[in-house]
Amino acid sequence: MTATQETTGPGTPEVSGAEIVLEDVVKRYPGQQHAAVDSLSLTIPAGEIVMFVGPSGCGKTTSLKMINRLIEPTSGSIRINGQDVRERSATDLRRHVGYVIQGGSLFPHMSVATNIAIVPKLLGWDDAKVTARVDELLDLVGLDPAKYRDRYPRELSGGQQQRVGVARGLAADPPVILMDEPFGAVDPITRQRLQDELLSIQRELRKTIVIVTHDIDEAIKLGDKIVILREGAHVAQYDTPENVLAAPADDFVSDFVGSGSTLKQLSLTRVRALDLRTPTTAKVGESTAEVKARAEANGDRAVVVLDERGRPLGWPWLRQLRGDTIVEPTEDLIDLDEAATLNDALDTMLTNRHGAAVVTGARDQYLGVVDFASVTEHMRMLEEQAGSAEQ
Ligand SMILES: Nc1ncnc2c1ncn2[C@@H]1O[C@H](COP(=O)(O)OP(=O)(O)OP(=O)(O)O)[C@@H](O)[C@H]1O
Repeated sequence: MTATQETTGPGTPEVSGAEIVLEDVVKRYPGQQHAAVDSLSLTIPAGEIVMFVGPSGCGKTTSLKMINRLIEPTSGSIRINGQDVRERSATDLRRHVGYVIQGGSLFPHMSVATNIAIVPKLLGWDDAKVTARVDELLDLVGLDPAKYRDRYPRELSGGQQQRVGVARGLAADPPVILMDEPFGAVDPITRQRLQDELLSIQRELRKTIVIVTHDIDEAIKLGDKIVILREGAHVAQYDTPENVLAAPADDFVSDFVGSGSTLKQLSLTRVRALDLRTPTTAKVGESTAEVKARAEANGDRAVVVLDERGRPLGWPWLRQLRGDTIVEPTEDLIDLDEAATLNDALDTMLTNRHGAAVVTGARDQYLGVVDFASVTEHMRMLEEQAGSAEQ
């Protein structure tokens, strides 16, 4: 049985990604004394997220762009699913490799739908198929198609533009997605949400995703594996986030990973690993009196309101429930994806009146609530484990 089959249980989607193999890849820019990328060899497994991190100028972007031939290597080979990228036509590469960059880099004079449809149109898909695909992707990245497909980039927030950028990268359903600092241009809360959404999308799609970032916390959070590069794209360490934190290969890596590694441990645990509380829920349109009675019987002072598709809309206190039936809450709910880290969970809880956060799974389905008590309990367990490991 292969590793891929082992992880493919019922309910786990098949890997749709492709393996990428870089072998002795060199890039020397004209006039450069040292090569920007000096003999990089690396295997990126199918269906995994691999993060490229390292100091500025170490060759991350150059390495990434050689995979889709935006930059031609000086020597060496790059193979996707066994086939050398130099043997592929430009159209073939576009179909197999999606590309997402900071800010989404949308064309300002094109609508959201036209931006997303660029590659499918180049590939000659018919109009009906393109339209269906655009709507499917908007839904996947959490934007209501009816509301957003005809908007222009300037009518979107930074986070929404980035979501459209991700949708565009996924448009032709490529097995490989390359992302260069994809979440660098947005505020921290939006960045956390976009990261969570990417993890949620990846649970469904299982692509091979290579991401360049300068942010080690982002690398720890998103990566199945992290490549830490030093100047000339020399690999300092290539391992899982757990191993990089627990056993940095050398001083360069430990300096790069930085202090506060106990706190970083909180980035290794996902919210889904905790026991979630399940407070009373209510559906829009239900009788307010019945919902209140149910909540009081459960000892709850607030209820999570869900829409008809089971997505959370708000978390009002009972005293805020007025009128005969439950209506859609007006306040924006900041929820957490189950793939969010405990670090993110703490951030979200600190800004929440309930001192807890609503957790969602695939396609924003409501799962329950995480609170301080469960995070503290988990931290206590980590400390106990660390203590017993030292004895
Ligand atoms: N077009 C170019 N011509 C000449 N030198 C270049 C070119 N592009 C990049 N370089 C040099 O190659 C080296 C690697 O650059 P690259 O952009 O790949 O690094 P990086 O790790 O992505 O950096 P950053 O994190 O700052 O974006 C740097 O020394 C850079 O100055």
